[in-house]
Amino acid sequence: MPSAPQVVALEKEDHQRDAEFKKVMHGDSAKAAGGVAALLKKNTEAQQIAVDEYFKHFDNKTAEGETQADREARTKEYATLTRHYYNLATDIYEYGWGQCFHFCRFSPGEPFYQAIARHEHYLASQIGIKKGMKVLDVGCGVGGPAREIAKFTDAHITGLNNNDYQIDRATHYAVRDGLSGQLKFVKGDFMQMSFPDNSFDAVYAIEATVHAPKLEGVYGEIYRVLKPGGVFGVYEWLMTDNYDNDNVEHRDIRLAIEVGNGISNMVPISEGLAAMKNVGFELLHHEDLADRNDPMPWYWPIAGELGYMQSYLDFFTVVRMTHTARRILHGFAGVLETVGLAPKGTKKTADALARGADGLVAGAKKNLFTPMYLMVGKKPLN
Ligand SMILES: CC(C)=CCC[C@@H](C)[C@H]1CC[C@H]2C3=C(CC[C@]12C)[C@@]1(C)CC[C@H](O)C[C@@H]1CC3
Repeated sequence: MPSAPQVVALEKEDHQRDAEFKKVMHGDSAKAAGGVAALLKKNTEAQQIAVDEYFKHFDNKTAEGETQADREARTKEYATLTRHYYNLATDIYEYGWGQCFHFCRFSPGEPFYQAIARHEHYLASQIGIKKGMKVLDVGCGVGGPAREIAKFTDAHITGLNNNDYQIDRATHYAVRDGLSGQLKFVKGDFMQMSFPDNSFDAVYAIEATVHAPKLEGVYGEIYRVLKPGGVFGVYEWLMTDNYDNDNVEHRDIRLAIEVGNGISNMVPISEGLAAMKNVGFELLHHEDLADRNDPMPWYWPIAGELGYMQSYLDFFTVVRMTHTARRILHGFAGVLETVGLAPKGTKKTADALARGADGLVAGAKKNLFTPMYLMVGKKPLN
């Protein structure tokens, strides 16, 4: 792997600037019924800023020509990069995948959304979330997993998120589902949390901490805000030990995953494990859940392998992820942009997501990448 920066400077937070940007770009689209309805209500000029800010890190960059300086420029602006990625991608995610922004394992006979929920229940049970506990969800997206885990455990969950639009969307859904008493969503950078030391009984992160410029930074903050004796569980995106950074094909796959998924610096499993230990966690369990030899691979929906469908209703969810549907829909997005009905950059974002999806599938098939490296760590009592 390219050597990760030893010390990462934190980006200066400006919540007022971000709230104002959100207001201009997204207006009141957070209250729209679905991803497509929300997508068509953006402010074009603001969206162009988000497109420029995000893609300046990736346009004209190739795996062959990648330099340490490129990666450092990305990690230096980790928070802006991730915030704008989600300004652009959130509605497309909701349209194409739903409100739980993560992968999962699949079991025979299990419909898509049931498998997604089971993956969340599994993590909740691994870290022992119980009724009345105060729990932190790090990088909560639009709150899909927090809503499910709140219902499953009766715990109180705080979702932390760096993207104001996702917070509005999460709050909107919590109110809709009558869960406002159990859920709250807070704006902030997970590398510099505003919570006091020792304030949560348990913490979880589902495929979110990969956006950190350095895992030790975010895990260190999680350790600080967790009560002594409390447990942290994470599904981490990591490159496996088979990844060879001297191999251009491997680098190309890694870069496709990074550009398509708003990632500044993806690292290998060894670095994830070292980060957990270095910040002080007692590692209770770690395992690559993608390695369980399940009858259906985790990536089948984004590979468009419809033969793995377990319910006819899943067809309507998964068909839009096939290459043909993506081509048609992304082409249509281009037409809508040209006639001014969709904001500029919609097609470019959707195409980057599709490139990312192809990278994820290639990475998985070559056993170079996992989106579900489970690590469970305990903060010692003293
Ligand atoms: C970015 C991180 C850390 C996690 C998100 C995981 C997944 C929810 C996304 C990863 C790739 C995404 C794609 C889509 C939806 C959300 C993901 C599966 C689409 C299927 C949305 C519809 C577009 O037309 C194609 C996208 C491909 C990638």
